[in-house]
Amino acid sequence: MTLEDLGWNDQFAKEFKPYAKEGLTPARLIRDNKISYGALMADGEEREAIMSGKVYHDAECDAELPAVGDWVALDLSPEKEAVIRGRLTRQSCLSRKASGKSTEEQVIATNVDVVAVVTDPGPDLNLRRMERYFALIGRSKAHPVVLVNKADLFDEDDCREAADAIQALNPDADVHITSVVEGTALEALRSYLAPGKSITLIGSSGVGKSSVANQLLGEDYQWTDDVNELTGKGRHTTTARELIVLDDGGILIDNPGIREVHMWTDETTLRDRFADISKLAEQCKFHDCKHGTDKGCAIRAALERGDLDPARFEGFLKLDEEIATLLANRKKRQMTIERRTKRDKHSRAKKYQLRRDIDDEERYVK
Ligand SMILES: Nc1nc2c(ncn2[C@@H]2O[C@H](COP(=O)(O)OP(=O)(O)OP(=O)(O)O)[C@@H](O)[C@H]2O)c(=O)[nH]1
Ligand SMILES: [Zn+2]
Repeated sequence: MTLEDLGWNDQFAKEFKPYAKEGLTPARLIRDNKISYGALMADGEEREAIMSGKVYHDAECDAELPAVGDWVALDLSPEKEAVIRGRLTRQSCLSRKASGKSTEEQVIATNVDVVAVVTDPGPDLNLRRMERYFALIGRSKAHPVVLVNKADLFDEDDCREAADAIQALNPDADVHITSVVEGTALEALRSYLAPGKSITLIGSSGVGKSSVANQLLGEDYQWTDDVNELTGKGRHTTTARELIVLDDGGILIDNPGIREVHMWTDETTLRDRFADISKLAEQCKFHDCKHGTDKGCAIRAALERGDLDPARFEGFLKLDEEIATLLANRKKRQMTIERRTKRDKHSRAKKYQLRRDIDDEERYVK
């Protein structure tokens, strides 16, 4: 394996020069163990690495901490854990704004070249959600690809129609009609997988992400363990690689954050869907207008003018209910995530304390 197989390029090389002078080694982070990271080097060897106190300190927010996909400068001199002395500028970054009031950015994976959204042309297809995905990918600077999958189960015309509608949302996206069982999904993805190119798959549950990933891996490779809803255990085990270099060239990235993309996308999508009606409601005469028989109702006026589709209005009235259902269904999952975030924060603090102790010791030695 070479650095290029791992995604190294001229830009990284240039930025790395000062680190090389210090005798540091380039490595790519392939897993996040919370206490430490897994770092892969050119020789294919993986080292456990921890952040230096400086890297931790220089990060102004969590998003600036090293993440899976990052290129880092490793100090290999410590016998046990290697030390991350610096992080190279991200050439792309898949991230989300954390839910709730927090506006903090949550990094999902970095230096991803292609994000492939998998959907089916039927029940899963939701153009609003697709817009959200495109927004996320656009922000990341990765190339957007869509697989309209399970084509073997649907009418050819329906597949075409779905693909056209998706394409209309984003002229930059490559939209493919595929089937995992017929091998065309694998074919489509392969066309993006040159050595060093990193790809990740997002989309709803059951659309075929794991199936096509397994075909890429050429075996039933277990990426991440299923999370146990009760204990929250099972993820971030040291065995779970989040970045895998494929035998035929190319890199597949998958981790719990990527797995969760569809969940928060769905909620935002739901709220977004009626943004125009919410705006209209602001023009109602009474702020507590029920949009029924109230005087001066802007929504009813729009309905009467034919500017507003009655079916959409019905949907708007059910929005709160729908969101409540969505949230209820997700509550268990959410609790697991929160628990994990708490645990992560604790680990980070511990990790930092650990580093500071080591740094202090080093200072005394000098
Ligand atoms: N007929 C047909 N079935 C497919 C295709 N792709 C996936 N499936 C089936 O759909 C089901 C779900 O596929 P998965 O690969 O587990 O879906 P996923 O997107 O990974 O789902 P999560 O792991 O829940 O996120 C499996 O039974 C697959 O065999 C396809 O192209 N055609
Ligand atoms: Zn009204």
